[in-house]
Amino acid sequence: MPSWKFLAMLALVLVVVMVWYSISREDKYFELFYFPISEKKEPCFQGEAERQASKIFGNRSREQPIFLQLKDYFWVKTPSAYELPFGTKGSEDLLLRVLAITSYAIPDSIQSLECRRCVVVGNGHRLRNSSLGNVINKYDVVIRLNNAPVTGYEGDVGSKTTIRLFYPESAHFDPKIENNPDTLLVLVAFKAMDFHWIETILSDKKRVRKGFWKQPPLIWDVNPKQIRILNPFFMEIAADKLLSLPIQQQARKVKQKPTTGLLAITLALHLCDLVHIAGFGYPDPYNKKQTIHYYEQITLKSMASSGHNVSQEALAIKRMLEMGAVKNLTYF
Ligand SMILES: CC(=O)N[C@H]1[C@H]([C@H](O)[C@H](O)CO)O[C@](OP(=O)(O)OC[C@H]2O[C@@H](n3ccc(N)nc3=O)[C@H](O)[C@@H]2O)(C(=O)O)C[C@@H]1O
Ligand SMILES: CC(=O)N[C@@H]1[C@@H](O)[C@H](O[C@@H]2O[C@H](CO)[C@H](O)[C@H](O)[C@H]2O)[C@@H](CO)O[C@H]1O
Repeated sequence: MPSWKFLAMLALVLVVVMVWYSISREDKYFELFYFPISEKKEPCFQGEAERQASKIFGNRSREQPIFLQLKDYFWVKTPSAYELPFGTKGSEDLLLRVLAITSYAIPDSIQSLECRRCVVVGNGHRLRNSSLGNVINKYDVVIRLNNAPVTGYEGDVGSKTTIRLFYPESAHFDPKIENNPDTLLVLVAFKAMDFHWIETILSDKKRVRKGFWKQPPLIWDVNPKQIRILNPFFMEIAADKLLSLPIQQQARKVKQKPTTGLLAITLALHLCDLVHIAGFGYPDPYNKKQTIHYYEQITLKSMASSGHNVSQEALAIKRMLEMGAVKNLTYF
């Protein structure tokens, strides 16, 4: 047999094997970062998320309250190593005034659950036309972010909101729209002014307009019982353990910080027993026209001065998906 024929056969076999291998690899890759929705409820194991969280964040987080409590700033002055957004150093007096008029309790509806199934809904464009609404509504705890809407998008993102993380500049002007009557509105404080803002709103004191990068609401019709203050410890560990950001040097001028979504995943791993995510993932940086949200037409350019490293965050999320700490309802 002429050797060229043999070589051609060999090459063909090789190509077939290579194509098959790459397809099967891709499948595996896809399976890992995309989690097809099943009709059955995912089995929930008590303490599972906490076990996973301790592998990533260490055991120090076990003693930390999810929300800040008055007793830790009134009777004792809990010391903090860092300033906002990673700690409360220097903002204690303002914080004390806010804690005196808000609550820190985890609601009975969450507390009484045998196993807490949570989903963190990111604001990403991947939710558009996902038809995940019914799936999202079935979780015990649905965590949403900033001013992301549900009205008009129920089919893709659901309508249940158990917890919403926000800061003054990201607060929806009407907190009654896009939330449920019992939604917990959880303030993520980045600067002392954020505490001052919520205090003036809740106590109807004179509003301060300066000190924000975008005008926050001046009138905000909300029940103080729904407000919680997120423990900045979660921002610290998200920055340190997920992104390896230098927290100490950052004090005063914060350059790099986790996105609110990454913070919410960190929180969920401490609050829940099972954590799923949806709507996470930014376009590639060269994809300048791709819109980033499921609800508005803006691109990555809008985030230029945000102080987020989205490629580093993608690696952190991939790591959590690979180790099985979280599962993804959309692709990644
Ligand atoms: C201009 C600007 O500052 N944009 C920031 C906006 C803005 O302040 C609010 O939307 C309020 O209008 O907020 C941010 O984020 P944003 O509100 O866009 O999105 C919430 C979280 O969803 C995840 N996300 C979003 C889009 C996308 N394509 N992929 C994603 O994974 C991210 O984890 C993100 O945190 C924020 O708070 O983190 C981060 C953005 O940088
Ligand atoms: C020093 C200062 O105010 N910087 C502002 C950033 O905090 C802000 O980023 C935004 O800050 C928020 C906290 O206030 C969140 O971290 C959000 O994810 C992030 O995008 C950008 C937005 O375009 O504007 C700068 O002037």
